[in-house]
Amino acid sequence: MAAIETTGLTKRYGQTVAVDDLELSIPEGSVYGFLGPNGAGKTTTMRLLTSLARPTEGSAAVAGVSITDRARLRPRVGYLPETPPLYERATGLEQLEYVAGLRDLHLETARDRIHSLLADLDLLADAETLIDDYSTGMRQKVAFVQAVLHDPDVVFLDEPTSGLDPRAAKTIRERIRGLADGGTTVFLSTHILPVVEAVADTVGILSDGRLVAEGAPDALARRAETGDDGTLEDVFLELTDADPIDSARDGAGSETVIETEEAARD
Ligand SMILES: Nc1ncnc2c1ncn2[C@@H]1O[C@H](COP(=O)(O)OP(=O)(O)OP(=O)(O)O)[C@@H](O)[C@H]1O
Repeated sequence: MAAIETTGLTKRYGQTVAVDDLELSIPEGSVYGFLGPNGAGKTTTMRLLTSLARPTEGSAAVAGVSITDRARLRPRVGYLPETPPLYERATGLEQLEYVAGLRDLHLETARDRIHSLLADLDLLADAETLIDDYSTGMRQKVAFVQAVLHDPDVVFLDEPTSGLDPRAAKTIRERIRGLADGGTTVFLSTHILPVVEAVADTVGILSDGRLVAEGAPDALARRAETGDDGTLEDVFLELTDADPIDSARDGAGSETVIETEEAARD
């Protein structure tokens, strides 16, 4: 069973088509890197898949649960939004125990898990410091723990390493890989292409709400017009800046790159 399956998923805001007929099938235990320029529809997609927004058309299931069934979906998914909600006047530990309570987790079990996640992320020594006094990286780490505290089947991460120094970013990258190796499916939206290259099994490129390419990072990079030494950045710029349909036509070659139906049809 796919961890994330969408069929014709579409979200319109007035005249704006934020997500346009999206078809995804993402296997369990994989990391899916979701790339796209500003305004491409990445956040909207994640809000749809976590049932924070309702689709205009189409359907989707996450961990086998329809996104229309919010009560059943909620315990199965975790979401780290780009600006995570944190209480400045709580300590990291208080914040996480509060979230554990909201999720109806058994307190003793939750405490053990919080302890081990904070230790993993090198944050244990600061667990009792006020979030107000945390650096950007420390906040991001607490928010990351918050998103995975209940051991979700699928976790959605929006720019989890933005604003982090290289060491903190590396720690988060390792945790992302660790989650997937433990069977959790990670849906990772970021502008930082090396992060995707390092951790994603599959990359999807979104442009104007449409999935314009999908494949393994190295296969996508090989498809760049620059030839064999192309990078993910080359293909990203081609597909999102230039007409994606022209790029799809010119860039044929890699057997593992699946062009989306629209791109292939045109
Ligand atoms: N609540 C809303 N009301 C109206 N328009 C919206 C709303 N949310 C998103 N949009 C529009 O939908 C489109 C996609 O936005 P979205 O935030 O999903 O893009 P994004 O890829 O996450 O961008 P970024 O990388 O800048 O975060 C944009 O044109 C945006 O203005």
